[in-house]
Amino acid sequence: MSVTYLKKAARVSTADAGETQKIVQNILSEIETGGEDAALAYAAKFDRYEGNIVLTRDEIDAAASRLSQRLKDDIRFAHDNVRRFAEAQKETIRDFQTEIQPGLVLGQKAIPCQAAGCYAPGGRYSHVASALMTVTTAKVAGCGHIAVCSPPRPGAGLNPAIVYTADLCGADQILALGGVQGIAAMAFGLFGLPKADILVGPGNQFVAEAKRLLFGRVGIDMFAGPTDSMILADATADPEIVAWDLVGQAEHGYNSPVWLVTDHRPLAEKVMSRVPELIATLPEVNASNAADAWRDYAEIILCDSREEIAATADRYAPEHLTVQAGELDWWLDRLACYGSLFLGEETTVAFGDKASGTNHVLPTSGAARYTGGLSVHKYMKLVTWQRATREGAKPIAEATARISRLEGMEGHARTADIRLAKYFPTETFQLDAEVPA
Ligand SMILES: NC(=O)C1=CN([C@@H]2O[C@H](COP(=O)(O)OP(=O)(O)OC[C@H]3O[C@@H](n4cnc5c(N)ncnc54)[C@H](O)[C@@H]3O)[C@@H](O)[C@H]2O)C=CC1
Ligand SMILES: O=C(O)[C@@H](O)CS(=O)(=O)O
Ligand SMILES: [Zn+2]
Repeated sequence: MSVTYLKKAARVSTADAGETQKIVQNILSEIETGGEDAALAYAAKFDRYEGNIVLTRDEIDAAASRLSQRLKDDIRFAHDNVRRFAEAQKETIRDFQTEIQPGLVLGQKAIPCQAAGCYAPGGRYSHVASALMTVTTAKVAGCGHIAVCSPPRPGAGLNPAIVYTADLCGADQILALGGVQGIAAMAFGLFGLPKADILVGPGNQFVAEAKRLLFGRVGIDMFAGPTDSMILADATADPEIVAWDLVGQAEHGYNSPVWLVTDHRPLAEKVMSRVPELIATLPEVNASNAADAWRDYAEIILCDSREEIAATADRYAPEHLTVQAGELDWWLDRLACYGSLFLGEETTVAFGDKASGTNHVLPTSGAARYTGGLSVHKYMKLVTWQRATREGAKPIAEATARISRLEGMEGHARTADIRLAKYFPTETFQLDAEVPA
């Protein structure tokens, strides 16, 4: 088994994580102390925006009136798919109760978080689809209040399509506030928002770090930072489509890695020479993002076998994983670490990003080793409950008293003792700890 890098990344996307952490911690502290004024100062500094923050109903309606009917129809089409997939997901979580032993009933209940804070990025591109993904899932989950923050454009405010989408999907409040200041406003409850119970949504390294630092005080969906994408391809793959699919995701930003893993050297070489040509055909900003990402972060990896390709994919744990190879069921069965999987040439990451219905808020930077992407489940607290009859409580109380004493937790033991004494006054129990030899 051998893995050959035909192209190796000069940088890894976590390289400046320490510096980002310092910057973000500082901004969060200032906003926590300085409140709305500090948040407004950062909006002016980073986004050159001094307009209204919380959109009024008139502003929301005015945004909708600026969109064409075709765009609204497209957003509604995508919303319908995302909503129906989220509803199907919700069906997979159920409340239940079970009599685990006679007289002792245990249960599980799924309770939605009350206040959800959704972030829709908007620095480089206007991520309309992120508003769709975050707000729709929060609504289906049943969150009581849904806030959306997104960065305003200098002097112009929010992109009207983001406003229309957030409103359509069920947002209660929409704020023209981006970056760390937007995340802070939702977490700390500024501008009339309730303090968020959970913060969700993707964003650049500053947004992702702000969520990470706030985690604990508030729930988060996951670390969803700069996008990364991997394609697994064999000799059956179409090099032109593989090349476009890499370029399509590299345009996200200068720090968005794309990786090709293949066992077919001619495909690798063809793709490697074709990508720069395709990047050159993009509009200027997109081309510049993709060219930087390709130069610094992209890799092309040659493997000996499909098993080795799959093992490489699991090691990287990419956010998006595409397979353009034979026997798609083998790959579906074998692959274990990815945010979302795209099987076959007939689908592609952009479909999932915008309209097919799976969520596009996904784990990045290897977080797919331990979590999936945004789903209804992320907003739901799976809590448990129990109830017992006196007879049902008896063996539990005996075991509890003895285990607690063994641990040295006498107070715990007494809460069991007192029940046994009250419910079974004529019986004697052996409740001493048996200290291990
Ligand atoms: N993982 C996922 O599921 C997804 C990830 N993404 C990622 O989201 C990101 C979007 O990034 P952007 O376009 O930048 O939009 P963004 O909305 O995440 O960030 C823009 C904000 O960054 C802040 N900012 C800019 N420079 C700063 C600095 N030097 N210090 C502190 N704050 C600063 C500003 O406040 C601005 O409002 C991309 O990296 C993209 O790959 C996008 C969609 C889905
Ligand atoms: O990381 C992602 O999921 C993004 O690719 C989604 S989007 O293309 O920015 O909508
Ligand atoms: Zn994308």
